[in-house]
Amino acid sequence: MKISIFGTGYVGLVKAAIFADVGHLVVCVDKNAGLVARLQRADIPFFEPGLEALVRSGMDNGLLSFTTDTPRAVRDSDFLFICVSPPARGDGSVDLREVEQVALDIATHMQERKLVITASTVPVGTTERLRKLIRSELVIRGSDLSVDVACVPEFLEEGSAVADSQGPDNIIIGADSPAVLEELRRLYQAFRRNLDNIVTMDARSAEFTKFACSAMLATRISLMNEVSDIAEAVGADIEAVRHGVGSDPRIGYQHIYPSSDYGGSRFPRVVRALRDFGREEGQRVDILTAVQDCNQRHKSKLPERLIGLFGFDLSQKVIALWGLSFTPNTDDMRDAASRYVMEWVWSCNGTVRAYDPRAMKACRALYGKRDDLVLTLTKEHALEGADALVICTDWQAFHSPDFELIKSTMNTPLIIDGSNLYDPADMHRLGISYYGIGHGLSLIH
Ligand SMILES: NC(=O)c1ccc[n+]([C@@H]2O[C@H](COP(=O)([O-])OP(=O)(O)OC[C@H]3O[C@@H](n4cnc5c(N)ncnc54)[C@H](O)[C@@H]3O)[C@@H](O)[C@H]2O)c1
Ligand SMILES: O=c1ccn([C@@H]2O[C@H](COP(=O)(O)OP(=O)(O)O[C@H]3O[C@H](CO)[C@@H](O)[C@H](O)[C@H]3O)[C@@H](O)[C@H]2O)c(=O)[nH]1
Repeated sequence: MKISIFGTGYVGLVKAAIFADVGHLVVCVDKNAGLVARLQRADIPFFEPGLEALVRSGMDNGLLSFTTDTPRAVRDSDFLFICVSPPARGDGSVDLREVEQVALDIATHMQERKLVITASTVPVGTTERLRKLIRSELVIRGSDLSVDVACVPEFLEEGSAVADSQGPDNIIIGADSPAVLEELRRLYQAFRRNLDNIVTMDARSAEFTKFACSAMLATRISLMNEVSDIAEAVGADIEAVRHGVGSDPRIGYQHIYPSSDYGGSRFPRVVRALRDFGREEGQRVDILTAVQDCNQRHKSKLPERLIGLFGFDLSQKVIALWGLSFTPNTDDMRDAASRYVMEWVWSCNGTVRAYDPRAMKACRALYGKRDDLVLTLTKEHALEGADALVICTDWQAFHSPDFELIKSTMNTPLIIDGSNLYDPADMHRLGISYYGIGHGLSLIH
């Protein structure tokens, strides 16, 4: 089938690559000409496991191409996915202008019936609004072409986006006609591991499901983070508690890992947006408000531990930091815990020595060259002369370090672990002062 994808960010590029991989003919359009030029050379602008190989093979097979030529992309496709990222306005509300611009571009250039699909996370009613927008533009053109607009919200996680998209647990399809639902079922045929993984509903409900799902996951994390504080105070071990809680099949293990806070570009925005939609409709949003406040409060959790140990003057201190990305297996640093830690250390005149398996370039692009930031080639180099090691991301590479080397390389063997990678009892035995999240009695001086 012939597909065009508008917006070649995390969602658009992954979608394009996996559709091309199963044999569909895919053309990607982005308004960023520099980005398109890079993609035409198979130069992928961000790290996502498995993506580069898939993009290269799609291009080699002649099934995947990149262009800024919108008329051609509209003409050459039957299924048109909108994957642009609507920016947030200053007040946090969603700015739909880019999404609407794509819809207008489609209306301007279409010469036959099209099926437009919104994969961007958009407020309830957007699919309907886009349908009206395209129809009115067609009327202005004096055209009686028909168009359908459906919503297939995206549920991938950065770091496992390719695998998530190739074998999705579910595919939510929101469309207001049985014929369109059937077309989309056929399009997704290759990804239906069993007949039950497609969930169909009307477009408004599909749009809303995306917000409800993300809010639910964010709430689980926040609840776990608050429970961790209590565990710490009463002397319980949150890791044992997590295993116990997760073993209840009604709860399960997903998204109950305690952390300093949830970050990334999505959960914080989605929780806030859903709260605002509720407020606008005159509904009470007590839980969403609490989740947002709780997450904001927890951002200072790792810096507070440093304050507790060193006070506010870090001018003679070096803080080693492992993990810059907001989650493992990505180089995305949007709203990452590491940023709060680094910016706090700098505000107290301290120096950061940081290492991340993938996000070093992203970090340099964000903060530039500065004397109080040393990006090291290995995680071991980051430890040199350090007074504390702060772990911000749960990368596999940090799970089994050489603890003797940690002890001999650091000024003082002290670990503040925002990902709960190690056992406090082991650390005690090794003579390393250790603070994890929600480990009662785990900070041993
Ligand atoms: N990243 C995720 O993990 C994730 C997961 C699920 C859903 N989503 C949602 O998917 C959407 C896209 O997210 P993303 O992370 O891929 O965004 P992104 O910022 O990585 O990429 C968006 C791309 O769209 C392009 N673009 C903007 N306006 C355009 C236009 N008018 N025409 C053509 N291209 C245009 C931009 O240049 C950019 O390359 C968002 O609504 C997001 O909320 C993202
Ligand atoms: O048990 C957990 C799981 C995650 N996190 C944190 O939560 C944030 C988000 O992590 P994750 O869910 O892994 O990444 P995202 O790429 O933001 O994906 C989320 O947001 C996407 C966009 O809404 C959805 O598509 C995904 O289903 C949803 O998991 C990160 O800071 C994680 O460290 C925790 O603290 N504890």
